[in-house]
Order: sequence, then C-alpha cells, then structure tokens
Amino acid sequence: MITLQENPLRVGLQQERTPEPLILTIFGASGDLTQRKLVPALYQLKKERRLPPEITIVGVARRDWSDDYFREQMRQGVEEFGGGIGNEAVWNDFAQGLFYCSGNMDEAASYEKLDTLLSELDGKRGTRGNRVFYLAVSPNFFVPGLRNLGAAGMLKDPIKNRVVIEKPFGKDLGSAKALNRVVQEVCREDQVYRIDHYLGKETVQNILVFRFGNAIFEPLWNRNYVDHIQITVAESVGVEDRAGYYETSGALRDMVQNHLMQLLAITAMDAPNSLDADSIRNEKVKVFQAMHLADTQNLDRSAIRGQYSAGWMKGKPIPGYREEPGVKPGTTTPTFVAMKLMIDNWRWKGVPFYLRTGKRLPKKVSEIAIQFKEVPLLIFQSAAQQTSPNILAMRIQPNEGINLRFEAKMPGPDLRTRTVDMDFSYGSSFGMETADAYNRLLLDCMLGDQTLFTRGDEVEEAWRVVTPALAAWDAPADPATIPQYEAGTWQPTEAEFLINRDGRRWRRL
Ligand SMILES: NC(=O)C1=CN([C@@H]2O[C@H](COP(=O)(O)OP(=O)(O)OC[C@H]3O[C@@H](n4cnc5c(N)ncnc54)[C@H](OP(=O)(O)O)[C@@H]3O)[C@@H](O)[C@H]2O)C=CC1
Ligand SMILES: O=C1O[C@H](COP(=O)(O)O)[C@@H](O)[C@H](O)[C@H]1O
Repeated sequence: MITLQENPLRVGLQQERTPEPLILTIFGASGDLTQRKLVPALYQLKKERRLPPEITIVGVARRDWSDDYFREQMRQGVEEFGGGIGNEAVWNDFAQGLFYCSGNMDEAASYEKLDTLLSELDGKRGTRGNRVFYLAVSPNFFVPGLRNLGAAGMLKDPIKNRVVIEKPFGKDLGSAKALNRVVQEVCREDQVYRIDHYLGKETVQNILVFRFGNAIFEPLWNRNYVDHIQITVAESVGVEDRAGYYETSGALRDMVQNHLMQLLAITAMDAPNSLDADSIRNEKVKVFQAMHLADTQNLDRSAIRGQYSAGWMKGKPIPGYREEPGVKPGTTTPTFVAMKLMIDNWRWKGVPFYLRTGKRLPKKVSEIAIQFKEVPLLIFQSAAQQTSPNILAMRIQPNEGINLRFEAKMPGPDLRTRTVDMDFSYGSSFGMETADAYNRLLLDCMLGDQTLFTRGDEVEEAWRVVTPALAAWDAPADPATIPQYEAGTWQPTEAEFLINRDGRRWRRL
C-alpha cells in the first residue's frame, strides 16, 4: 500500500497552508473537548491534506489509558461528532500518529516523563522539536500547567514551542491578570494562543469582510443611523454532563465574557490598518476600554441572570437546572444572562448593545442584529400602517448568512408597504458547509498565525466590563431570588423588562 508520505502525487494535492512537522500535546485528552471537537477537527484537516504527514498527537490525562485505547476513543469521537472516518487508510495513517501519556498536571514528574516521550517521538516521527501544548483542561490547571511546562524547559524555544490556552481565561479580572503574569514569566506573548472558538467561525470572520470589504455599510455603522444592536447566542442543550465545570462558571464566565464580548468587539470596532494580529487586537481593545454596563448604579437595569426550570422541549420533559446531576439543589449559578452595554466613543455614544445567552432556550441560534433608526417622517399616510425599522441580521449559526429587512411596496393600485427580506446564505451561495471553528484555529496555531486568538490586555478588559455583575452574582444569594425561565422558553420576564423599558423588544428568532 502506498502511504501518503510515499505517494508522489501528494505534493501536488497538498493545500498551500501546511504547517511544519510537529507534535501537538493535548492536556485533557480524555475530556469532552478533545473527543468532541479537537481530534475530529484534526482528522478533518488530515483528510483535507492540510497537515504534514509527520503530524503527531500526544494525549495527556490522569487515567491509565494505552495508546490503543486512546486511538479507539478518538475514533469514536470522529465517528460520532466529526462526520465519520471516510477512508480507512487515512484513518490508519492518522491513528499511527496518536499516542497517550498518563500524567497529572500538578506533578513535575509527569512533565519529565512527557518530555522524554516527546524527544523519542521527535526521533521516530521526524517532528524536529516543534511542539504545541494545548491546555484543554479546567481553568484551575492553567497556572500549574504553564509553570510546570516552563520549569521543565518545554517552552524555552520561542520559535518551536507554543501553548494554547482554552477559555475561560481565568475566573475574574484578578485571576486573568495573575494568569497573564505567569504567561509572561514562562514564555513570550507570540508563543501564546488564547483560544475563543467563536473567532474561528466563518461567519464571525465574515463580519470583518462584510464591514471592511464593502464601501456601502460602513457609513451607516454608527450612532447616526443605528438605533441599537442585539446579540443572541441561544443554546437548546442544557448543562449535559458538565455540571462540575459549569457550576464554577455559569453563563457569564462560560459565554458572555468571551464569546459574546468577542462578537460585540468585532461588530463595534473601527477598521484596523491591516489584518495582522496586533492591528485587529488593538482595535478590539479600544472598544472594550470604552465599554461599560449601561447603569453602573443599578445592576438590575444592566444585567439579568436566570436559571432554567423544568419544562418541555420537542415533546419531552426537561429537568430544571437545579435537578441536573451534579448540580447543587440551591445553586445560584446562572444558565442565562442578558445585558445592556454602552460604548462611550464617537461612533457608538448613546447606542445600547443588548446581549443575551442561555441554555435550554427553544433553539440553537446565534446572531448579531443591527437595528437602524426609523425614517424621520412617514409619508405613506394612506397606507394606514406602520413601517418597520431596517434590520441587518448576521446569522452566526445555523443557516449561516446575512439578512437585510426593509420595506417594499406591495403590488397593486394602493400604496401599501410590507417588510421583505434580502437574504445571503453561505450554503446556497458557496455550495459548501462552513468548517468547524476548531479546524481553522488549530491550523492557524500550527502555522503561527495569532490573528484569531485573543491578547492578554483584551481578555483583561473584557473581564473588567463584566466585573460589576460578577461581583454581585458571586455573593451569596437566596436561591428564591434567581429569576427562572421554563426550559424551552426564551428568557425570564426580568430580561424582557431590561429591553422593554427602553421601548424595544428582543427579536423573535
Ligand atoms: N467541552 C466543550 O464543548 C468546550 C470546552 N471548552 C473548554 O475546554 C476545557 C476542557 O473542557 P472539557 O473537555 O469540557 O472538560 P472535561 O471535564 O470533559 O475534561 C477535563 C480533562 O482534564 C483532565 N484532567 C483533570 N484533572 C487533571 C489533572 N490533574 N491532570 C491531568 N489531567 C487532568 C481529565 O482527565 P482525567 O480525569 O483522566 O485526568 C479530562 O481529560 C475547559 O477550559 C472548557 O472551558 C471550551 C469550549 C467548548
Ligand atoms: O465555549 C462553549 O461553547 C459552547 C457553545 O459553542 P457552539 O460553537 O456550539 O455555539 C457551549 O455549549 C459551552 O457551554 C461553552 O463552554
């Protein structure tokens, strides 16, 4: 059998962006993220011939697995979550590059053992000392992981050694600062890849192209024309089997501080001078620096939390959050957050940004909707009807695309108007499905491109913005005071008031 390595056609078939041979070490190899997202994404890249043939993946976790068992587990992940194995020969080639090393991230001896294995594999697989370490573990392990990697000399080569840090980056502003200090102690900023997988989504990247690759939208993209902006990231799933993590996190840390803040920053930032990583990050930092909760004196007018209670979805009974396995019955951890934020700069002064995210909402849908101001004078009096404001909705998922809602004349002798849609859909325009965000981000990291990763100061600013809500919600509270919403409904009524009191309402999605 001809392997990919020996196949003389391989070079011609390879895509342009192929990383150097390397070993990717994943800490948290037996966890949900590795099996559901990381390895399926790596295998997809392999199938697309975007990885070098020498690619080697080493999984690290405490449980005592063999290489073969690790390979089986990863195969199951690809079958269940990655669209299947496809060509068995490609899988076999990929699987031969999978290795497992049991170890405890808190113990220095585990890093010595790992370093020995990596050196052996360098020799066997020709990976030339290029190493990426991916911290796919709970945030509690970021500091010990970085310190131990540093102490073992595994990050000492700034060109060959990189580290990927999952979100949430810390648990508040103080811990994010402390984590950034540890990062600075053990390596250089250009070795660090703080991942936020929303930045890897095609549609999120398309916001940049839409805004800065077209001349017609940017003149409208400001306080003179925009009434308000709504960002929704709704999930239909519940906490699943992640209660251990989620109970210490909740929706504010799990989703708002990172994913929603990044969506907001990309929507609100000024045009960068170029597409290089720092130009984009500089613009995002400026937006965060000007951002604050709408009413800093009265939190209830700026931030609402909620928890799903028992309900029905797709005809099935759904337990409430407090009844989920591993969740404390009197927990106050939010599974829903709505916020009203303001950005005090020339572009956005006075324009509210309403954010909402939650689990067990009626469907999985994420979008950014720009609602424009009403026309100054309604001249279609005879129509005896109101026109609706223009809305530009950028759909992040599913049915990725962009929709513009505007008024049109209805056919016929009377001058009657109706709201219509102009729709762009990725699927029908490009005839292909968008790739998973992790494919793009893993590849970028292996190629050394930090553009779609966040920088230390940016993450700290995002924590600063949510600090008043964190401080209030981390304080002990009577569980009876936490707003509830039935599983399968959109939000607690308190979140309706947040926007309704401004004479606006949440979009129906
Ligand atoms: N799951 C998801 O969809 C997403 C997750 N993330 C982030 O990814 C990270 C991991 O999440 P997830 O995979 O869900 O978590 P899991 O709880 O599923 O996995 C945690 C992993 O850490 C390992 N681990 C725990 N303690 C140690 C230790 N002392 N030494 C070595 N390994 C250890 C566990 O293995 P063992 O018990 O064998 O040691 C396990 O492999 C988190 O930061 C999360 O925020 C980000 C986006 C999405
Ligand atoms: O980071 C996380 O994201 C997922 C949602 O990601 P998506 O790509 O499916 O929209 C969320 O379920 C999880 O709680 C969170 O940790």
